[in-house]
Amino acid sequence: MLRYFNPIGAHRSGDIGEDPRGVPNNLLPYIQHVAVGRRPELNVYGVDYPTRDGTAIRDYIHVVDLADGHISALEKLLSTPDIGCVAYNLGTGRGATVVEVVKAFEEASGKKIPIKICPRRPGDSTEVYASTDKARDELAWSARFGIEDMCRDQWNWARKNPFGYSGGNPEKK
Ligand SMILES: O=c1ccn([C@@H]2O[C@H](COP(=O)(O)OP(=O)(O)O[C@H]3O[C@H](CO)[C@@H](O)[C@H](O)[C@H]3O)[C@@H](O)[C@H]2O)c(=O)[nH]1
Repeated sequence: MLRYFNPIGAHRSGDIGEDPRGVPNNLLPYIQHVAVGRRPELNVYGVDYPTRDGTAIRDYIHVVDLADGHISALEKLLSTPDIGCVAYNLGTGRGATVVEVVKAFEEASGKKIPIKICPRRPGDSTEVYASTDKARDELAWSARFGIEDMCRDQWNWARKNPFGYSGGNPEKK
């Protein structure tokens, strides 16, 4: 069983990435839409969390690291008879705040991401990050990429495909 933390980023080529339908729910797809001009600003849900800058913390992991984690898990599965069901965390073990992610994306893209401060989103946790020891020790897998790499690759995908796989603007009638 693989527990995903917050997968973001895109393939290095910029040809494979996330393309949610409608209004994105997740942070990075939303930032991406703002960066390419599809939405005017990012709603930041909560600036009163007990964290270093008041915004919530998540463990963002590069989607390519996540894919590599699957390969390591399959190797483990195939080489371990009767392994049964074992849970592994696929995360980096490091958390970033919403503000830190916005800044990293602005650096990577050279675009300003206007923000609007909003109340907390119901159900959101203050801080979520992985314990990574078990995956490192038993799968010989650890995440390699940092938040800068994730934002660089996500921006490369976004600037090459501002309207995702459709090519055109799906919101334009
Ligand atoms: O437009 C946005 C979107 C997100 N956030 C914040 O950014 C952080 C990350 O949000 P998101 O990308 O939605 O990830 P999670 O909050 O970790 O939510 C994931 O994990 C939840 C369970 O923990 C699931 O319920 C969700 O479906 C899944 O997306 C959170 O603090 C959000 O409040 C914003 O400020 N603005």
